[in-house]
Amino acid sequence: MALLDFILRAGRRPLQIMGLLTVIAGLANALLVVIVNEVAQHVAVAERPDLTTALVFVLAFVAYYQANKFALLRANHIIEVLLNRLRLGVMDRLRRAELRDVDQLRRGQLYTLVSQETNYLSVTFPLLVDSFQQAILLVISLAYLLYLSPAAFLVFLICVFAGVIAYHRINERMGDTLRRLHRFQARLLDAIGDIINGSKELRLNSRKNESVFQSYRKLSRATEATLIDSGEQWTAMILLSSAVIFAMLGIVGFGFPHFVGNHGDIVFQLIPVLLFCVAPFAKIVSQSPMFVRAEVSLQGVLEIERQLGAADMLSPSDARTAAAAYRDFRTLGYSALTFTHRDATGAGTFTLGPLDLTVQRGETLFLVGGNGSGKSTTLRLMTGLYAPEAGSIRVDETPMVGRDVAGFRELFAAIFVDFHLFDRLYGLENVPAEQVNLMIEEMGLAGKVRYEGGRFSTTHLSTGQRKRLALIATLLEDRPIYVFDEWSAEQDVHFRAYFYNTVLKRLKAQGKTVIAVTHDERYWHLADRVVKLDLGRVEWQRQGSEMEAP
Ligand SMILES: Nc1ncnc2c1ncn2[C@@H]1O[C@H](COP(=O)(O)OP(=O)(O)OP(=O)(O)O)[C@@H](O)[C@H]1O
Repeated sequence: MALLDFILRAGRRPLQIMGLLTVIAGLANALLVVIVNEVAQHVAVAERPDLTTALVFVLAFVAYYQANKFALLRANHIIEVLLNRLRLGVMDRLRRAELRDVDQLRRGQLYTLVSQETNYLSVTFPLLVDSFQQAILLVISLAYLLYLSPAAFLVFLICVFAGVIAYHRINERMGDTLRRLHRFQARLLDAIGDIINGSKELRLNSRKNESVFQSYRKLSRATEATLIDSGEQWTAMILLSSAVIFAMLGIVGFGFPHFVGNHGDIVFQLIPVLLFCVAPFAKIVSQSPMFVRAEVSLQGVLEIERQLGAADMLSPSDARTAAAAYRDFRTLGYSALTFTHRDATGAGTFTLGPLDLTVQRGETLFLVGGNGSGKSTTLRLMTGLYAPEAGSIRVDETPMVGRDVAGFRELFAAIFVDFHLFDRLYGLENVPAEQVNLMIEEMGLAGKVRYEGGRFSTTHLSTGQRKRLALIATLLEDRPIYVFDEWSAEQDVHFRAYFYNTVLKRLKAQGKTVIAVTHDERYWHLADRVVKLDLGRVEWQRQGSEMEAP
């Protein structure tokens, strides 16, 4: 059971303390029940309860209250620590996992499980502790029942056994319903993302707008229907526990006086004890759907953890240390690299390679080719972001395998086509603001954005301007190799020229290696080498000097 395994992660000692407190609370609770029962019997025959009993009652209550309070507070603490560890663990794996695994994750699913469902687990755990306490009460009440009447005990067991079989069936259906609910909720979040991210397109096209909303409505209805199903299953569980309870009381109350010897006299004693057995039983049953949901949620989060793999990933600090060994590289060798993009069924949709390339330190290499020729995929392979299916990457003579790749990636600073602009210079916190603001000015962004308080005042800029900000962040990274994927595509003539004539030349002068995907033919002569790709293979390679300058 995932929930149990998860809770065991808290470690033996905290769980032992919490378990002990829960047992004390359960015992004190049972004692309270016994005292009340005794007092009721005395009162029934016109005897007044004595002071000692009242004192024991108060002491039992204090013990119950304190133990229960500390057990629940500890439970709360334990679950929050565990959940925080789980959330951090998932995000840690996410940041370290292979890009391909991350690409395959559904965002909606990730958001639902990591934020919504972990909250759910946090609410459920104290209830689990309460149910454990109720189970102790139930065991003690049952022992008392067995002492009073083995026949009534047997009736209880038979009724509960029948109830458990029916409960199990409802429980299985509920598990399926909740798994379905997760899927719908994840798709619903994806659909919300579509409506938010596609707001421009939807406002320009009412037919598309209607159709997207229609599909959202369908999902929302399916979610509603699934929630109703789960509510119905919950109701069935609660009704089932009522049916079991009343069947039991009916048999003991009406049947025993007629058919079971001597029981006529003690039925008045049995009924309250049965009711005491029934109360924790009913509570456990009514809370159990929440445990099913918590179990399903947890299984979902653990599945994401599993999908992200990451068993053999290097920590970022180890990666930085590993990178030091390659910083003085002379050549990067890529030989016979292949990589295949696959669809959801695993069928290959595009194969790149075999790709053979050698890049010299300080070289400026332009990758060119038509749309879909595999330039961006090549960059991801060359930077170690995609693991090649065959072939090898070497830094000088050292092959990059397994954990070496994390260190290898540290050689690169990149701006990909689908780059993300962080509003802070993460990892560059010590760079003086004046230096950043000077670069902002040089990029023609003064008056639009400022770097202050460790962050850019805004990132709501045009795509070209955002790329210029990304360029600042990338240049500040000061890595030996710079990778640009169509950086200049959204720049005007001035910044296009600035990129090729100033930025790339400056990088060259600093001895940096540059690998840039470009469609700007008029600047190809500035490269040391131009590599043309077609259908995932190198079509030709030429010296930049062979290219015609405009
Ligand atoms: N994440 C992905 N999953 C599946 N297929 C992909 C993925 N990324 C790219 N492809 C496919 O791989 C092929 C090469 O894409 P890639 O982006 O490498 O080409 P490109 O030369 O950079 O194209 P462009 O100039 O249009 O950016 C395309 O057919 C594309 O559909």
